[in-house]
Parts: sequence; C-alpha cells; structure tokens
Amino acid sequence: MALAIMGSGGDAPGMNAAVKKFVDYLYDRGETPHLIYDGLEGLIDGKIKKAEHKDVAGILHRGGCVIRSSRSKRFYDYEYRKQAYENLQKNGIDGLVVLGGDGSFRAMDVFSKEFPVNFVGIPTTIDNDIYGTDYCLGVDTALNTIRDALDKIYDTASTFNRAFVVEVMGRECGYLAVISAMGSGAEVCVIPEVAFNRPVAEARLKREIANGRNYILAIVAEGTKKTQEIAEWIEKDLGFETRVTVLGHIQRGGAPSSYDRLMAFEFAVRAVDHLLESQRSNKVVVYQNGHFDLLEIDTVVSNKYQLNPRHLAMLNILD
Ligand SMILES: Nc1ncnc2c1ncn2[C@@H]1O[C@H](COP(=O)(O)OP(=O)(O)O)[C@@H](O)[C@H]1O
Ligand SMILES: O=P(O)(O)OC[C@H]1O[C@](O)(COP(=O)(O)O)[C@@H](O)[C@@H]1O
Repeated sequence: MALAIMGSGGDAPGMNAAVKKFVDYLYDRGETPHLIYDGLEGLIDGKIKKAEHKDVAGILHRGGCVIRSSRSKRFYDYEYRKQAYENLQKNGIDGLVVLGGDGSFRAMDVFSKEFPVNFVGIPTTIDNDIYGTDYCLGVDTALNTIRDALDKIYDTASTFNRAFVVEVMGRECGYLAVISAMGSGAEVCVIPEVAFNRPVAEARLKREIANGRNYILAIVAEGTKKTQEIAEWIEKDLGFETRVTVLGHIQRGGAPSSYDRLMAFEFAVRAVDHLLESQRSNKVVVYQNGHFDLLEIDTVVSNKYQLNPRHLAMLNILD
C-alpha cells in the first residue's frame, strides 16, 4: 500500500521523529511511504513525493518538522478540498496520516465526510488540548522548555525582591500553565478555564508578604489575555516591582524530549498498523490512562478537552 504523512497546524517537537518512524516502519513492512510537504497547503498544491531514506536521515533529534506545516485558508473551501482529494488519487495514496491539532482534525472530519479518505490522526500540539487523549505529541518538550525558563526567572526574581509574570502558550487551554505552575512553585496561575479569584489570591499573598515573602511568580496562559492586567495588579496592589516575560514561540521549538521521541514512535507505528488494515478509517490514535486506543474523529472533534479535575484542584493550593 502507499501511505502518506503530513503535518498540519501548529508544529510541535517530535513531529520529525514520527515522520522518520512512519517512513522506516513502512519500508520494513514492504510498503511505500510518501511525504506531503507544507501541510494542507501542500496537499492542495500536490506537493507529494515518494519518501526515500535520505529524506528522513538525521531528523529524529530535531525540533520543527522537515516536511513543514501550514494553516490554510483555502482548505475551508470545498473546491480546494476536492483538489486535495484529487492529488491523493493522482499519487495513488491509499491512506493518510495527519500530525495535527484540534483544528486539523476538524479539517479531516470535514474532508473524510466529503471524500472516501482512509485517514488516521496523530494528536500533535504543545497545547495538549485534544479530546480523548491525555497526551499530545510535543507537550513534554514544551513543558521542559517552560520549566527551564521558569527556573532561571526564579533565580533573578528572588534575588531582586521582584515579581515576574510569565505568559505561556495555550490558545484555549491552560494545560501548559497549570502543569508549569505546579512544577515551578508559582504563587499565581491564571488560565482560560477558571475565573481568576483575585480577592482570595490577594488576601493570601498579603499574608505571605507580611510573613516575609520577597518575590512572586505568576504564570498566565496566553488565551486569558490577562498578562498585563495581572502585572498591574501585582505592582499596584501588592507593591512589587514587576516584570513581564512572554515565552512565545521558543515553547514550540527545540530537540524533542526522550518521552516525545518514544511517543512519536508509538503513535506512528499504531497509525500505520491501523491504516494497513483499513479501507476507510477516520480515526485518531489516542493515549488514555496508560493505554493506546483509536477514537472516531467525529468523537474527537465534537467534544471539548477538559483539564484533569485533580490538576484544577491544585490551583487552589498554590503557595
Ligand atoms: N472546519 C474546517 N474546515 C476546513 N478546514 C479546517 C477547519 N478547521 C480547521 N481547518 C484547517 O486546519 C488548519 C489547521 O487548524 P489550526 O487550528 O490552525 O491548527 P491545529 O491543527 O494545530 O489546531 C487550518 O488552518 C485550516 O486550514
Ligand atoms: O504560531 P501561531 O500561528 O501564532 O499560533 C500560536 C498558537 O499555536 C500554538 O502554539 C499551538 O496551537 P495548535 O497546535 O493548536 O495550533 C498555541 O499555543 C498558540 O496560541
């Protein structure tokens, strides 16, 4: 069979490891891997080629995605989706693996309802916000990048009697913020899912300041758009000289962690195994409670990812 792989939407560390395993594993199984370059844009433009070993040599440890990715305005238009399907047909592609986030899976849901595409998704986003999976490819590396930055910020904050407000990524989801706040001992964490209880946080911090606290670390998820507001509050009402750091796209890059590489392999092998057995799959490989599974894409896109209540409860006992 001829299977193809592509990246779509926000890139995440571990994509290259997944692409490499996809190619190597298919050759081991005597099948033919193809690469689609430039994500959905490339699919529309027919940028599809048979993979050779040299295309994936030396990429495993690299961040980003050598076959690149894109966000595509054209894919919202039926005519371009039709063109994309015709390109798959022209190249004799029997199955498609998409490394993508929730947006890409919505795209694949629409696409696979319109055209008979044999498709498997691998959840790939540092936001870790895809329904049905506890883990998305890339989030472990992003958390390590944030941890490293916060450890460094802590050093300077505690030396200078200052407060730092650090904005982490997460368009609609506070996963990166919550896990990073717990791991760095932050005093404040503001996420899109929960209204920030400022009076309670203020009373607690004032008690701690009276008791000798000489720095504050606040983590704010970008999706809240409250970074400046929190900084002004700390400066004016809590009396700390305050600096803001927006970590931005450094969270998306870097060599994938060992865990992300391992999971890239696990996801890729399962995606290939499933496609080789299917005529018309439209599923996503997920990792739930320590087990891999395949979920219908319909289920994945029609439900919203919820943060683990255990992690949310931790927000009430930050100190
Ligand atoms: N409802 C939809 N119909 C068609 N294409 C869509 C739809 N939703 C998303 N897409 C496509 O998927 C791409 C990736 O989605 P996006 O949300 O940007 O990234 P991610 O997959 O990382 O969440 C979009 O740029 C668009 O081309
Ligand atoms: O790089 P862009 O296009 O500005 O996108 C930024 C967004 O992409 C992300 O890094 C990852 O989100 P997705 O993987 O869902 O695309 C978000 O955290 C962030 O809001």
